[in-house]
Amino acid sequence: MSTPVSYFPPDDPNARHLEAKPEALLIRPQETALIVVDMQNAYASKGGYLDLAGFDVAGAAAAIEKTREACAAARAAGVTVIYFQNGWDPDYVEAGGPGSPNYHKSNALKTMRARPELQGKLLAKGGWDYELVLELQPQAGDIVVPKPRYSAFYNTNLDSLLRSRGIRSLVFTGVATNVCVESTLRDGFFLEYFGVVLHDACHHAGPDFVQKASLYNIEKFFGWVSSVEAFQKALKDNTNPTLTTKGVE
Ligand SMILES: NC(=O)N/C=C\C(=O)O
Repeated sequence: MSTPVSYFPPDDPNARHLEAKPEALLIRPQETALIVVDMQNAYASKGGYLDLAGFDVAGAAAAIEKTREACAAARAAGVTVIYFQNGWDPDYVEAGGPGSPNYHKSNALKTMRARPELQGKLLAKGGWDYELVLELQPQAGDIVVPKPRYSAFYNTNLDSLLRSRGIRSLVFTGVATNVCVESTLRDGFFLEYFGVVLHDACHHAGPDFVQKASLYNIEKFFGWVSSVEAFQKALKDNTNPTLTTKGVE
């Protein structure tokens, strides 16, 4: 077995061995957050923003189911579950006007400008599009972080929520791999968080190659790529293989 990456002494009995690419890493459940990125009707339901803007959301159903499994494993192991919820006030003040690049690049805002009958419906707080999907409702102890831009580290309290809990490892699921998942994982990297994406619990926005490209970027430059099965196994298996392979009891 190759030596896993670890930011703490690898013989820590609380360490869990998470199989990942390009190498395994050790996580400590109390210092790990499972991040559920923007699992809202906007991104994961037919008739939501991404669908209306012409993106294929068919793969979101599988990501919802896998995320549900990952959440259950996380809660059982004492891993903090954090939901991101993307959007703005119903008047879109938080979205920014023509002076903001977001005004020009957000496909939700562009779709509403092209189809004025949708104005006030997409990603607006209080509306169906903004709501988290029914299958992934936060439970007691979970945290919800509303965010106004792709990266959840901008104009939110995410960093202080994480630092105050001593969280160092961020495990990502959700939509879209190549936009909000990757943006947040990248910013987390710059803030010294260890970012892991569970590839089978994520769905992308755009052609299939963007999922591959995003996972390649993450694996090669910014973090690690793992699966829900590996995450479940890591949390269930409370023997630290670093100890057992060295023969330490
Ligand atoms: N949640 C996301 O990855 N969002 C992607 C696009 C958008 O919000 O316009």
